[in-house]
Amino acid sequence: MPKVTLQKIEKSFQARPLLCGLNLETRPNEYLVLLGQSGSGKTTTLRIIAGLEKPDQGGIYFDDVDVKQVAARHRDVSLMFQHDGLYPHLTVEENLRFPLRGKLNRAGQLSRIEQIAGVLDIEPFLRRIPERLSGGELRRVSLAKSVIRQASVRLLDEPLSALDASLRHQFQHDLVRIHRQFPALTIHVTHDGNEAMRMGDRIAVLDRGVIAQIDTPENIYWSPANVSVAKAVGSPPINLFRAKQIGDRVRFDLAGIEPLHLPGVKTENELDIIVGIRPESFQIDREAPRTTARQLRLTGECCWTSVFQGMRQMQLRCGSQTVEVLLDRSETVSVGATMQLKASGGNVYRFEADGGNLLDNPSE
Ligand SMILES: Nc1ncnc2c1ncn2[C@@H]1O[C@H](COP(=O)(O)OP(=O)(O)OP(=O)(O)O)[C@@H](O)[C@H]1O
Repeated sequence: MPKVTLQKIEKSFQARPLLCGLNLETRPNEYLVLLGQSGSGKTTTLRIIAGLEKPDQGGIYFDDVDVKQVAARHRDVSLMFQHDGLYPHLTVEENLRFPLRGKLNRAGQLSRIEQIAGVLDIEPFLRRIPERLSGGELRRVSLAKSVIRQASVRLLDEPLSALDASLRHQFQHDLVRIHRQFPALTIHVTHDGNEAMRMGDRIAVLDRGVIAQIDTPENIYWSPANVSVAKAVGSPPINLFRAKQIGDRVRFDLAGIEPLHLPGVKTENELDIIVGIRPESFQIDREAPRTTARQLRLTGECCWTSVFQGMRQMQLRCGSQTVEVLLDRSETVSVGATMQLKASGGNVYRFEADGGNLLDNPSE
């Protein structure tokens, strides 16, 4: 199974740069999620890999073979589109036979359809036309169609979008099952950070025309390379505060957060920084006033609370900013109460205010 390498890809539409020297190197057979905001160029990147779009500059390699001049139909790539991509006048079975024409004889085609239909549970509607299928059934058929040719590179464009929660959950399992039973390099495009965290062996975050970071979900979450990556995953999102680093002291622009000592970043002059704290890194601070300033301490008013995935979720009004907090479910909090929270200095990220790159990695 090939790995795909994109080298310094440039692509503009109507003189507006979209991909700006994008580099990407996959691993063979991995399930890679390409994560980026709407309009960041995810579909364009898939289309460039598939051969449906030409880059203005840059190289495309399958293993070490330059495929830039290879036509889409010769690239051994399948693409599952955002829309279902099925022919409306053909039955499901006829739709599934379509990609196999000229590749397998009739008996081979039927046996392959039977195999995939079994895995994806679509045998009951092989004789129906797409119009007679529900949204979830259509999605499974569409996945079957993209898998049936058993291409070595499988591209999935927002495969879980527009499905309700339970269907999405079910279809997620279908995608994982298909990946295990019919291994191929899979590139799954989404703008949803949670989906990326659940699905990917690795996640590549596309931001401002380049891959800002490619790594395991865990490293993307806990060791983000910059502010954009930190914001791309996590629900509720990471909290970001403007601050200044002077020596090893951090002073916040927000009145509700006390200054703290954070060594590790050397500055002679005052440095504008952005401090990031994940919502789950906070705890309620019930201790007596501290003697050391190595913990971040924040005071605010609880303005909203609910239960989120079994945890106590809360929003704290802190000066002009709303702080997202996830606490243990045993914590009781009431709206309107003034609360003091703490977070270990080891869970505090510091990013450059200018450019957003990570300045140091928290140690805990
Ligand atoms: N053929 C084209 N001609 C002109 N502009 C295009 C073309 N294809 C894409 N674009 C523009 O490029 C930008 C990125 O599009 P693309 O579909 O690659 O983004 P995306 O990250 O997949 O977005 P979404 O998540 O909304 O699908 C958009 O502004 C889109 O309008």
